[in-house]
Amino acid sequence: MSPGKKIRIKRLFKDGRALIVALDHGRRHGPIPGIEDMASTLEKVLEGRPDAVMLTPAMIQRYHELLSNVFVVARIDGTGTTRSQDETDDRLISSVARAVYSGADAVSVMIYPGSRNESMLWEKLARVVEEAEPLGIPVMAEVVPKPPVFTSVDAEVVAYGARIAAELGADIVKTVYASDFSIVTKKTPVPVVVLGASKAPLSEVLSKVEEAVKSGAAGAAIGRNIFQHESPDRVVKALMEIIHGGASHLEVLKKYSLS
Ligand SMILES: O=C(CO)COP(=O)(O)O
Repeated sequence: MSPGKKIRIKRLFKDGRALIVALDHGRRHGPIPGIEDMASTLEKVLEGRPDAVMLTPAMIQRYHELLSNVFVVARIDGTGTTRSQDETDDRLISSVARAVYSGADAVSVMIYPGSRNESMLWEKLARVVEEAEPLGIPVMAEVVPKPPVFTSVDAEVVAYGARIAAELGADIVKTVYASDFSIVTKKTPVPVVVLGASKAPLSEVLSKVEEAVKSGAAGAAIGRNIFQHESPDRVVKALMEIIHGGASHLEVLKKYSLS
């Protein structure tokens, strides 16, 4: 691995773990609640001092003045939207070089194993890995198994996709949580972070992250359950204590008066 990648991965996973706040939803969902005004959302999220945020390159450029003290992941695909005919047809919206020009410290692309577009998506990952290598930029693969092949998801299915992503050169895998998650972390030779989901009771989200970390996950990438909460900064602080301090979800719910 290049020194650049090594340095950047260590900056993200300082103690081996990280919380990435995902704020890239606009490119797929449009202006959903919580991200209508990105500057104020970013300010609230950053008050909690997360390890990283994730945005599209164009949004990094627009809001760069707020981003000098946080690791920035660029989401560099996004042609598959929630209203497009096939959201798994998710192609690049930026080169790695343009993401770096914008201020990115790492890049991320989506993979939907089992979908009709699977081959195109794996090729996208391989090409991004190739472009990122000489720039020393880590690549995160977001692996979300989908029909028609995967109509349900368990740890073996998640491990299948996560392992292929690592074999193709992903430096970090972001994927869905499944029970027995240690099956995924043991079979994937790179850090694995769990992704969030649509808004759910906070105790469920925090307990999922607690379980994932206990099963060897290197942290989490959470969006809506942070920025759609009335106090994003307190949710970030609670997640940081679970991820870095080994706190339980019950402890942090009480400590930060969260519900
Ligand atoms: O990483 C994510 C989107 O890029 C996760 O976001 P959610 O937590 O809102 O599902």
